Amino acid sequence: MSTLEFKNICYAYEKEKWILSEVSAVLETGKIYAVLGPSGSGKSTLLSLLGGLDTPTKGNILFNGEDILEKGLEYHRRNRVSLIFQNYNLIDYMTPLENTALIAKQDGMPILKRLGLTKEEARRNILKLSGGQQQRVAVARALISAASVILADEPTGNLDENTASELTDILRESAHQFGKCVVVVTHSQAVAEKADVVLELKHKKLKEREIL
Ligand SMILES: Nc1ncnc2c1ncn2[C@@H]1O[C@H](COP(=O)(O)OP(=O)(O)OP(=O)(O)O)[C@@H](O)[C@H]1O
Repeated sequence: MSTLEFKNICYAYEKEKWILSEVSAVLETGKIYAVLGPSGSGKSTLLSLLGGLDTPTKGNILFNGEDILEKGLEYHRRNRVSLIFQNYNLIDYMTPLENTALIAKQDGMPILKRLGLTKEEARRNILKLSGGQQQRVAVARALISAASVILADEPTGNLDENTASELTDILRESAHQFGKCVVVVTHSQAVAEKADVVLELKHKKLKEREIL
């Protein structure tokens, strides 16, 4: 089991204007976490810190007990985390299959198919796919990567209810069957209900919500 831990993180984009204050948690592989909270509460900010896109103003982020700064943020980003962000970070002059091929040698078609793309869509240029289809390619890319942590920012945001529910089931499966640590920032109660742990960001603090 691997862990991604953050300890007493504080973060401000501008001097002394704190977005996060003394935020801590331990995230484990094999589990799916939902991070909820009002708009502007700092959820995406927290995700970018966990993904090594930025460093906390104060506090530490540890992977298996070692500060991620020890091996460096680039190492962290390349080897341990896979990001599904709102702009999808896809290479838009390539096809879905070419995008998954950049991440792993294995054939991307089974996972793209599982996520509802046809063979024809998998061979179409990214820009000729709908927003929801692009989102599913971004998820396929994360699932195919060897990284043990998947960080997803509103992965169901562009999807209808059924597709959103299927995608959440796939993320859950990635945690429970494939041992990933999945962290999903969401406004969706339906996604939160499928998470093992629900964390709520409010007033710069993170609290674990009890699951009934
Ligand atoms: N690059 C930036 N520079 C300055 N302030 C920023 C920057 N990025 C975000 N912020 C501010 O930081 C706060 C937290 O933003 P963040 O995107 O983390 O919130 P969020 O909880 O993910 O919001 P949402 O649910 O609306 O996506 C907001 O007040 C936002 O305006």
